[in-house]
Amino acid sequence: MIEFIDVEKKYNNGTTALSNVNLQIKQGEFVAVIGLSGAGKSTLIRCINRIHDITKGKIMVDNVDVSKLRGRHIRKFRRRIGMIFQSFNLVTRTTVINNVLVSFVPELPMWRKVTGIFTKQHRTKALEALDKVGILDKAFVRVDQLSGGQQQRVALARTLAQQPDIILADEPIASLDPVTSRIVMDDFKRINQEMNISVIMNIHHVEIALEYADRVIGIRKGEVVFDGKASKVTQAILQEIYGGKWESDQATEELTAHVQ
Ligand SMILES: Nc1ncnc2c1ncn2[C@@H]1O[C@H](COP(=O)(O)OP(=O)(O)OP(=O)(O)O)[C@@H](O)[C@H]1O
Repeated sequence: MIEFIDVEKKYNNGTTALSNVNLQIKQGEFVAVIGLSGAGKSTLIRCINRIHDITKGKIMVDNVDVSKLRGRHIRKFRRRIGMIFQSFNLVTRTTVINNVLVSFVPELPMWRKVTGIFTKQHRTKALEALDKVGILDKAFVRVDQLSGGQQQRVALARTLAQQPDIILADEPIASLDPVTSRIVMDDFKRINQEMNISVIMNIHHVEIALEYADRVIGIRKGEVVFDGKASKVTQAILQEIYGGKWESDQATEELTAHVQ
């Protein structure tokens, strides 16, 4: 369970990115975080694994106060939380399997990770993770020979190999075409359902968020303005989350088919 209790995040330059955030996310939920650019979505998910420190309130993960973790306890805590980025964050000049194997040695510098010596057990686990996202056949291909969608699936496999309880995904499909986006979202959904891993995802594609997530959190100017089932999101709610910009959004027509 992830809990936000009266959370505020103010950056050093004075920007308040989050205020009065109160949330409870149970193990195994698939949550989409939506809102305008600059609303605070990335900040929200990055506070969970302490990429950013909050300035007021508390974030608890399974009853552990995240702000109080120090040194090796933070590193151990982060092992339980996978992170997926828009830009995949892979070492492209080496093979897919090497990129997955790095998850077993989080404490080593990157150059040691990609040239590292791994046990047979590590290799088996890495191959299993690749199998889970349907790209086992690419294990020995160099990453720079893969499409964007395949690269994102490698990133997902690397995260899975780390056996996380939670996956934080920051715009994971932002640079993918619509067809590939759905393939990657299917992977997230399957992993969420079959492995009971919580998925908290920032996403700009509202129609995909509504289709895949069980729960939607709408953020506006750092505050949660909607928190409920994806099936309960209406045009009026989207208007509240996105404000006047929503009506002018070109996606509106496409969305009408998906929301009540
Ligand atoms: N490191 C930082 N230092 C100062 N201000 C920041 C920092 N990171 C983000 N902000 C500010 O905090 C606010 C929230 O930013 P955040 O990146 O969380 O929004 P977002 O909803 O994820 O936006 P996007 O969809 O464009 O990624 C914005 O006003 C942003 O300019």
